[in-house]
Amino acid sequence: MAKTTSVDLKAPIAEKALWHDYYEITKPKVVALLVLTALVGMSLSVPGAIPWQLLLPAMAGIALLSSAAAAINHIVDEKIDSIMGRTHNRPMPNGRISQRNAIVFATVLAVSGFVILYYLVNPLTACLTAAGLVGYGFVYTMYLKRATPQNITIGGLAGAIPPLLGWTAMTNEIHPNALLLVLLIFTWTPPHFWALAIHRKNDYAKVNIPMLPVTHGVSFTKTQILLYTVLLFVVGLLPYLVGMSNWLYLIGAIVLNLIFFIYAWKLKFHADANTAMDTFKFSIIHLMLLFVILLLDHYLLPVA
Ligand code: HEM
Ligand SMILES: CC(C)=CCC/C(C)=C/CC/C(C)=C/COP(=O)(O)OP(=O)(O)O
Repeated sequence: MAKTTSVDLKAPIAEKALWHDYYEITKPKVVALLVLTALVGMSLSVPGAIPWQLLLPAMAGIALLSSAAAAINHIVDEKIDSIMGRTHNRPMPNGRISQRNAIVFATVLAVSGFVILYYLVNPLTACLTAAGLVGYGFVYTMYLKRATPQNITIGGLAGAIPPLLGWTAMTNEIHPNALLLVLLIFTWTPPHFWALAIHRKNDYAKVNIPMLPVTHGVSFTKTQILLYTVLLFVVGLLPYLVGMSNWLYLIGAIVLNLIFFIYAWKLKFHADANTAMDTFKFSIIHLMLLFVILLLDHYLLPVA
């Protein structure tokens, strides 16, 4: 008798794709947060108001290339997405968007984003953003994700780069303060993702993706999450210590990073069934608030 799996039971529906399906493969909420971090990079790079002639094309170009990268991730991962519980209903595994249409869609987004940045912003920002797309869409998704449990530690660089993109969009130079903002997101990414990976460990094991909880166990991953929140606490002090931000940011960073640490502590030592997902959800609110506070601090309390 033929072996039946849950995947066989979920045959592709092959309905006509709606605009919402195309929207979904751009990972809109992730892109929204990425663009917010880019906006903060733009704001902190110049003392006064951001010139809208640069602001609008920079935001549009970064959003388009990030969306293209997300669509490439959906194209490359169609097979494993069809097997994992969290992702099996996505538009590609479900047959609502074909590989060909998704490739055309991603190409249109990527080319238009690159052209906007190249001609209306500057070539440096266009090339760095394209590097972000290659880093996430190809290096992380095609190679790192399948190759090493440190996949997201290294691949996280692509997702961390938007504040630098915002900064270079305004100034056309790579400033150390912009790299500090990149470091902030780079350090935040492992606890963000590993909390979800703990919750979805069986999904990743099923498709042979070597995520840390699968290869090194849940207990080890929880220790790593806790240690990264300590590292994040220290990195979070740097914008104040180098004189980039003021006391409002300092207080916000200390409070948010302390709460993140408490979530990680609970996850390590007193977890219940919801703690991993609660930590993951908090990580998103944490990063959003941290960057909003950076913005408020910059405009309300300009550093002398
Ligand atoms: C390599 C680095 C990263 C990995 C592996 C990662 C992984 C993930 C995963 C697996 C999800 C769940 C998606 C879903 O439920 O379909 C997620 C959600 C999310 N991530 Fe990340 N992430 C990374 C970096 C980032 C960065 C840099 C940001 C923003 C600055 C970000 C923002 C978000 C947001 C906003 C969500 C919620 C999306 C939603 O609810 O639709 N992530 N992340
Ligand atoms: C600046 C630029 C152009 C960069 C692109 C950055 C970008 C879109 C980062 C997204 C990071 C992310 C959600 C990774 C999850 O991928 P996954 O495959 O591990 O998760 P999944 O299983 O939910 O698809």
